[in-house]
Amino acid sequence: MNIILLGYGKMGKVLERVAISRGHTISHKIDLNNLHELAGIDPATVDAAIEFSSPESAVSNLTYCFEHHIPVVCGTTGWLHRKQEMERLCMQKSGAFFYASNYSLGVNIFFHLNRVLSNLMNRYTDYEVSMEEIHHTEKKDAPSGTALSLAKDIIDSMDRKQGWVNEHATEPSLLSIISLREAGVPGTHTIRYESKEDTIEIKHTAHSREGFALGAVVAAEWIQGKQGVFNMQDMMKF
Ligand SMILES: NC(=O)C1=CN([C@@H]2O[C@H](COP(=O)(O)OP(=O)(O)OC[C@H]3O[C@@H](n4cnc5c(N)ncnc54)[C@H](OP(=O)(O)O)[C@@H]3O)[C@@H](O)[C@H]2O)C=CC1
Ligand SMILES: O=C(O)C1=N[C@H](C(=O)O)C[C@H](O)C1
Repeated sequence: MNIILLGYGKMGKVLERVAISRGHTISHKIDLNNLHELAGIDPATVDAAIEFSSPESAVSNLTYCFEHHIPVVCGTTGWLHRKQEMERLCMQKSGAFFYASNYSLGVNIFFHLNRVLSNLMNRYTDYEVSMEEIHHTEKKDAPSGTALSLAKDIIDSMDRKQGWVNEHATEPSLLSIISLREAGVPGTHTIRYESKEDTIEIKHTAHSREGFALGAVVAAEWIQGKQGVFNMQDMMKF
């Protein structure tokens, strides 16, 4: 495949390495300082765009892809209040749009575990549920996109939770999400159920960015020839 990278920061560099190792070519690496190069790209020569940029850039990059009929895999977090708008634009332009808040296989298994556990814990009302996420200090958004996906599944399955706050909750109907920032941490998410008697914890620790990049490149391969809006559950079939 011929791939363009929209965003060439920490993830862009790992994506480049993983894509090349799987036999793909990176024809353009677009960053804030060479955005003007987008205008010179012939869309007919591009099989997919992989978009890992910033919360402020995702919408314009996705719009560019839909307008130019380039299938796009997006991993940028912190812009999801506009996701439905982008899904509508994709459908209107008969495009292909793949989005995941986390592309790693391990986190997607963890998402499944979280759904099973939160469904089970719904009936054990003595347990208080909370979440903690730790990321590197350059991260722009909080809570992480992964934490928001986990929180949605908890809130959907637990009658005693109606929303979340990015601090220690004082209101029992709100889920606490604590965001910590520590140098060099690729991404750690912990969900904790605590009662007076004991604590149950599930935790995912990313050791590097390789897993995120591999999932995104595989998604770009998978989306070829497809039209519509897709996510990891579509690709992984669970
Ligand atoms: N879904 C997933 O699995 C994962 C998602 N992410 C998400 O991906 C995003 C990027 O992460 P990361 O690589 O660590 O961040 P970085 O800040 O290291 O890289 C982002 C890059 O995008 C560039 N950029 C800014 N605006 C534009 C634009 N309009 N077009 C193209 N490029 C632009 C930035 O340039 P400049 O430096 O000049 O501003 C920067 O080089 C974040 O939102 C993060 O949360 C990260 C890991 C996994
Ligand atoms: O910014 C990051 O680095 C990451 N962002 C994603 C998120 O917000 O969940 C995925 C991963 O945790 C790394």
